[in-house]
Amino acid sequence: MAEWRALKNIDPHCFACGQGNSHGLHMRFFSNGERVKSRLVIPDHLRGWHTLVHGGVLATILDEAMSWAAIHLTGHFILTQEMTVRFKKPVHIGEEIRVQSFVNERVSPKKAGLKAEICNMSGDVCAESSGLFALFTTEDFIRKDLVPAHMLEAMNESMWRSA
Ligand SMILES: CCCCC/C=C\C/C=C\C/C=C\C/C=C\CCCC(=O)SCCNC(=O)CCNC(=O)[C@H](O)C(C)(C)COP(=O)(O)OP(=O)(O)OC[C@H]1O[C@@H](n2cnc3c(N)ncnc32)[C@H](O)[C@@H]1OP(=O)(O)O
Repeated sequence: MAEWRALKNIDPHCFACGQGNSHGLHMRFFSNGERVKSRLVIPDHLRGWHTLVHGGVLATILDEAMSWAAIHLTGHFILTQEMTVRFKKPVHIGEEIRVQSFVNERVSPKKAGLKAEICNMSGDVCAESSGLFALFTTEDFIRKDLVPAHMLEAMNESMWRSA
């Protein structure tokens, strides 16, 4: 299996992966060409019940991991179309967790099915997700007018490569 390489990120503002977002999760991603992974500790301000991490935060982490896998492993820009999450075990604030994601199924030229799971340091699966992702060419994504073309071009130059 290929070695894990850090993936480049050109957007400092994203709530999940932006390294400059002071309220965010600061996720960094690595790929071995088949899977994408990250690890993190959830900051204190994102708690739900007492020391429990909020389920919506875990859903964000799973969405982000599937999104990076969809982008990096298919070479397309993406939008999350739908996702389901199963919360299996509690995750606590301050506990290190690991997330991995992969392309489960190429549904059609413009759609892919992704999966992700969050594990605790004992290796227990705490949450898992499946998602359907719309895949866009650069030209089609520019036409959607959601992200400035210069950001997409910068991403095209760096995102598919390692940091
Ligand atoms: C994502 C890249 C961001 C790049 C930013 C740059 C730098 C940042 C750096 C790093 C970032 C790294 C990772 C990004 C991380 C996370 C991303 C988070 C992902 C999200 O959290 S994302 C927010 C939530 N999610 C949405 O906000 C989706 C809203 N929902 C829709 O937008 C639709 O539901 C859709 C498209 C999903 C399914 O749409 P559908 O299949 O039901 O089709 P529908 O009939 O509705 O199509 C309508 C028109 O879109 C055209 N169209 C559809 N699919 C197409 C395709 N694949 N290629 C070309 N054209 C397509 C049709 O042709 C038609 O066009 P027309 O109107 O002209 O006929």
